[in-house]
Amino acid sequence: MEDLQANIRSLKGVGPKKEQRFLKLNIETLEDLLYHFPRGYEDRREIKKIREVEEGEKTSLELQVHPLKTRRAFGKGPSLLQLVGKDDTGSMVITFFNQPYLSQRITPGTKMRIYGEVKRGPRGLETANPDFILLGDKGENSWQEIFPIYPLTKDVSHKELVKLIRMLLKGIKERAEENFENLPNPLIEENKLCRRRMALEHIHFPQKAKGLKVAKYRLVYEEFFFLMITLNFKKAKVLEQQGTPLQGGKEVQNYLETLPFQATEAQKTVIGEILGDLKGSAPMSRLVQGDVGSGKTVVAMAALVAAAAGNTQGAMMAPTEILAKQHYKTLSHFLEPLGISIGLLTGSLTPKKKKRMQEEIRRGTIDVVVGTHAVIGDKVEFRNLSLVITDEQHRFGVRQRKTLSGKGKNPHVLVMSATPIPRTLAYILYGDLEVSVIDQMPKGRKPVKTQAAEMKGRDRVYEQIKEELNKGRQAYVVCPLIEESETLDLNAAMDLQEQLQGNMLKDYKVGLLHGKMSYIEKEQIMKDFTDGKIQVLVSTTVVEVGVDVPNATVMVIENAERFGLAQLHQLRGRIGRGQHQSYCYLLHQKVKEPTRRRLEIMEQSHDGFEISQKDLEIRGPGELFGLRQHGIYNLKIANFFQHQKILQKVQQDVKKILLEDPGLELEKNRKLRGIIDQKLQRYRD
Ligand SMILES: Nc1ncnc2c1ncn2[C@@H]1O[C@H](COP(=O)(O)OP(=O)(O)OP(=O)(O)O)[C@@H](O)[C@H]1O
Repeated sequence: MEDLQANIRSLKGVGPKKEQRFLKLNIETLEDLLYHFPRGYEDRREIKKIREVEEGEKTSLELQVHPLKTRRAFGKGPSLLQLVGKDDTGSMVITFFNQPYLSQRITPGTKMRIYGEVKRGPRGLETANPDFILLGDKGENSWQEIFPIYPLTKDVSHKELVKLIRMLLKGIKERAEENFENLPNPLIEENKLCRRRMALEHIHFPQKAKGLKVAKYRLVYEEFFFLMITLNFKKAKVLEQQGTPLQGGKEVQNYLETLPFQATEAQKTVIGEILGDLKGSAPMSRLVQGDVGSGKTVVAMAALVAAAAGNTQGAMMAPTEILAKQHYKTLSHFLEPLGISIGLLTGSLTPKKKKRMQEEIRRGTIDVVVGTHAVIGDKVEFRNLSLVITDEQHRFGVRQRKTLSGKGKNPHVLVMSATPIPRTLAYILYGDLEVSVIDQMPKGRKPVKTQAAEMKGRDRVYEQIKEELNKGRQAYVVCPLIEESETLDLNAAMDLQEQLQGNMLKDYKVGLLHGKMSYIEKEQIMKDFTDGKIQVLVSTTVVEVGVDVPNATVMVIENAERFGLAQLHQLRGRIGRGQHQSYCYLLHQKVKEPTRRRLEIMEQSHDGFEISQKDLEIRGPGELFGLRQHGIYNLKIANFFQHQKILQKVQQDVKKILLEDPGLELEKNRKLRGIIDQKLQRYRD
């Protein structure tokens, strides 16, 4: 087993240079190479006659070679070997570029099987550089009827990849099957899975469609299995730890009564789930999912109240300073009257203030710290941290989260996510967390009226915005990230602001907010916007416009076609937060399906869960969970959406194993444990 973790340099013919090229395909170890699966297959089984071939078609043909010639085309151009191939229905020209040595092998009278794209040229049908074998030759067996198509880079050729995979598989064939198998035997039998070796052989070099299907099934199962068991094993480990049990039900009840509104049933349920976790001896690991504006902060605050009630400290991390400051304000407003002291710790504090804050955290005079990354800085020591709240939507790395957790004695962890995903999927993707869902909006919210409009209707859109501005409302204009370049991004935003201020919106104050501003500048702009001194805020998405300005009722998203649905929904959530009707305009270039469909979904739906479900159907989870597609989540063959049935079975199987042996300590699970440890180590999760 272990040697599959060896670097691919252990293969004959792979040196440092090749290693670098393979790294670009994320192939580092022998196992990576074996699991570099074809992204599709060409069916080359049917052998056509020349007369049956259609122009532009890729097909297999069996031909006999007639006189040929080698020549150099156009002076120094590539060498050409041209020959005429015939069958009993006609003839065609076959050209090989830059392979003059082939004239030694392909001689008149040779019979060959080719596969290539057939076109019509001046001399009739022709094909260039087809794949071929010589019939009657010893290479005849290497013909692949179902031909794999691999993801490649320009530095790694199909031929090279196939050669290495073949070599590796050959080595494996010589080993005892049980040694190579990585799934527990009972699972293989119960699920009628084929063996790992066979699966890998067939996925790369399928002989028959059926074999391929069986191989795929096994590999999908295997991939899900290791993902699920690793995540669930991690969760089981957490449950073994000793946390800080917190009571606080009474205090939380009291807090809910001080709110100026009635908590929704959904909020109450989730708070109940959290309190249940906090009471336990094991630390909580819970994800709270809620649509934009569903009132997650209210829920987070309840947990903080419980932490303070137990005479311990809580920490809440936000991805940006603006958001940290906003949370700080909200928390101070609601919690200080209850005698809970709140501190703000961000990178932009003066060294003196920072030091003072750190001192207070250390002494424990601060109950709840809100901040950015600064909260996990080396110098921050807590007196007795029992609860950490982070924001999954902005993806603090797992490791950062860990660092913060390391600051207390196994503190409870609450992760807030505003990217709603279907519940079943959330259970899977966050297999290491319990999942709560706030599936109800506070009363009285009016859905944002959303309209997609092509660029040519842009002026009309801005006219409508003026109407709202004239009523005293405010607006956001969002411009998209360009090719992930912050500088270009910034230029586009600046141009847009100038253009709007200079022309269409010249009678209004148009402000600009972008990622390269200093915190002080950003804060000033946000304050001016909140105070109504700025009426229209042009912003890039680099800046998380996570601000609650209920008077802002209009949003224009420029080039909306470049955003994912989940992101559009997030952005739109910035409006519709007050009592007035809000409007969102999605300006876009001319678009085709499926983008058109995506924009339509935004017009029709206001439910984040429904939107993400649709996004999933249209684009697949890869896009939706972009950032989750790394390390252990990087699925190569399994698809959460397509293979839900297999996934459900895997979940059952994993549960059964861990129920019997939560720590995977039994002898029969030893090998499994080894593989999981290896995975956890490799992805440092
Ligand atoms: N039960 C409720 N009834 C009425 N208003 C509520 C309720 N819960 C929260 N709110 C208010 O709704 C607004 C949005 O709440 P909050 O900021 O907690 O939402 P959120 O889920 O964090 O949203 P987002 O992801 O958009 O930031 C706040 O102004 C909050 O005071």
